[in-house]
Amino acid sequence: MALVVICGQPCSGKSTAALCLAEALKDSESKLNVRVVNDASFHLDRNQSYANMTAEKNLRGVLRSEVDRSVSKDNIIIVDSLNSIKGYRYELWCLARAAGIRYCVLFCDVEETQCQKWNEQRREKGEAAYDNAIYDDLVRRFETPDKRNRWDSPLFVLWPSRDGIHKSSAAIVDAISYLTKKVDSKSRDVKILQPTIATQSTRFSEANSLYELDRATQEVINVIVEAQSQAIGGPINGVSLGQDLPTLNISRSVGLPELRRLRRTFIKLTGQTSLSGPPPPSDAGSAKRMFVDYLNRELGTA
Ligand SMILES: Nc1ncnc2c1ncn2[C@@H]1O[C@H](COP(=O)(O)OP(=O)(O)OP(=O)(O)O)[C@@H](O)[C@H]1O
Repeated sequence: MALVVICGQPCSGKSTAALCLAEALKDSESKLNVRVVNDASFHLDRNQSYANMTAEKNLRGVLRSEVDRSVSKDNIIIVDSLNSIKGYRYELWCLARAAGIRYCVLFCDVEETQCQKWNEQRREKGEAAYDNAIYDDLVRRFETPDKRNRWDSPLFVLWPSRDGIHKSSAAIVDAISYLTKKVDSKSRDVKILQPTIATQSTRFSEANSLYELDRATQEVINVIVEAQSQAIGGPINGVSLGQDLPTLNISRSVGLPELRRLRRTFIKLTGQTSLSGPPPPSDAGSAKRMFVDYLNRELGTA
């Protein structure tokens, strides 16, 4: 039915918010089946889980697999973890899309100094707190959600230090309204994600590839638009996208709608070929190379 991604700085009230939302959803008239998936579900120690990149990747992998197994049209899964990397939130969004369910992000927006105080208080109470070095590193690497990104939208923002966290907090009320709203063909404000060929493909389940593909192809489109504006409608030849990448050679002026259409087709094709052919591009460089080759074939002079 839905996937809710909680995100925020370390010790910003995420678990409190997740619990509050889960209880409010269970209390709602719809008698919903709600489950919180968090680091504690796997009995993982927070300092060990974020001690180095390998441990952190493992934690994300374990959570992602659990979300993948759990999401369905009948339940609401709340992922309570830092979820601080936008590429990771994109992966979770892809899981929701593959399942054809609703998705939203609940962000605990707390100033770093306050989170630090709460972390200190935890330590003083003898509770498990983040070590200072790990805490600082996590704060530095936090990527604030941006509602303009599909994977950060809709975005509900809580301010735990200013307002506390209650069932009546505006963000909790708005999230519940979004998650429980009955949808019909006229509903425009609630988005049920639709699976695409790419998200159905098993080889594409490594959603990081999709993220790279999405971003890299968009960057290529941006370069073309910029180059075309400088060429004032003329052909663009030999436009470079960076070292070791083929150059763009486009024989005519191409509008944004056509470029978008080609990009969509390319992403679909890459998803389809990945079922039987070579794996999809797993890094930005190879994604760009494949897309430029495709565009030069479709729009070039050759
Ligand atoms: N609004 C608040 N007022 C006072 N203290 C709060 C508030 N929100 C959270 N805290 C305190 O902050 C600490 C962290 O809360 P919580 O476990 O919900 O955060 P978290 O973001 O899930 O932490 P972690 O990053 O470790 O998962 C708790 O000790 C809690 O008492």
